[in-house]
Amino acid sequence: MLRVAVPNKGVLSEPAAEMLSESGYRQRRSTKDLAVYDPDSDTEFFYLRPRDIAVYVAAGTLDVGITGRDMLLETAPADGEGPAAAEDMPLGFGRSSFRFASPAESGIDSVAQLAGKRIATAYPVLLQRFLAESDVKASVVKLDGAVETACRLGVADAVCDVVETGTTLRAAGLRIFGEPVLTSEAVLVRREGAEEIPAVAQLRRRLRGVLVARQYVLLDYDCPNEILGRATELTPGLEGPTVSPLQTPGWSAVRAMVRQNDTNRVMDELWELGARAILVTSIHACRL
Ligand SMILES: Nc1ncnc2c1ncn2[C@@H]1O[C@H](COP(=O)(O)OP(=O)(O)OP(=O)(O)O)[C@@H](O)[C@H]1O
Ligand SMILES: O=P(O)(O)OC[C@H]1O[C@H](OP(=O)(O)OP(=O)(O)O)[C@H](O)[C@@H]1O
Ligand SMILES: [Mg+2]
Repeated sequence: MLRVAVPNKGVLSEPAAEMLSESGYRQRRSTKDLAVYDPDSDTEFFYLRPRDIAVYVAAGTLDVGITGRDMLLETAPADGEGPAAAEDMPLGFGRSSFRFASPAESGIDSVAQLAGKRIATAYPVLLQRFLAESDVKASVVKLDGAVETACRLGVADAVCDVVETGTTLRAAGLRIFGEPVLTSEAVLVRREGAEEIPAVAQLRRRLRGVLVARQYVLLDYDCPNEILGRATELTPGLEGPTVSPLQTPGWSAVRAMVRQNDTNRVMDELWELGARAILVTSIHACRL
């Protein structure tokens, strides 16, 4: 039986369960359920705090889990101190970065200026590591959440916090400075050095199928054979486009996968070349 850890709360919780549902796995009906068994795939899902997920996976009690890259790195044991969990594949949701910010009036706007200051964070391990690497000596104030309020209440001079849109920091009167300490997204984690089992390979294939279905569309068009070469250069597909003859002499039909973000640009360019009947279809699921 495969055992999988899934975030039970927070911003990663819903999209993680949604991605697993789209991958064909049964998910819990109520947010109060602690675990659910999917008989079709012989897989049990455990709903745990994202901060704890890598701990279970590293210990080997669960085979794989979904958590944030920042959480994985925050909870990783120091070198040589027991087994670790490792990133297996990025999952394309829950994107954020981990960044410094300070009150506009503090005058702190570079990492060097953090020397001797107090920095509040909910990720003390990541922050300590970054400060050590940057050779900056500062004191770390460990908080559980709502870190952005720490400066206003006088327990810190700056913060290092998760930023998605930046709205929370701005609302607290803080200004972001310096390069991101880390860029994060939801990732599948597995135990470092764990033996590969077929059920994990299948889960990975299913998740990749959902990722590709979300990122690509299927493009169909007809074009005169003279422009076929240039048209298929625009739509090379993954392994190569499918080209079949149309009943109309001198014309071909082409089908290829195209990145969703590129769809309109590619359609415009195909039209300019002389392609017609350009159709876009969404991909529901796939195995590549
Ligand atoms: N806008 C966001 N806000 C917070 N976390 C985000 C955001 N976008 C992505 N994440 C990711 O979600 C994870 C944090 O999850 P969560 O907020 O549930 O944990 P927490 O802050 O420790 O717990 P809680 O908020 O319940 O106290 C991190 O991996 C973080 O990178
Ligand atoms: O850049 P934004 O789009 O504003 O999002 C980032 C904010 O969201 C998170 O807070 P969360 O809701 O998890 O509360 P917490 O700080 O108490 O964990 C995070 O800690 C930031 O404060
Ligand atoms: Mg949070």
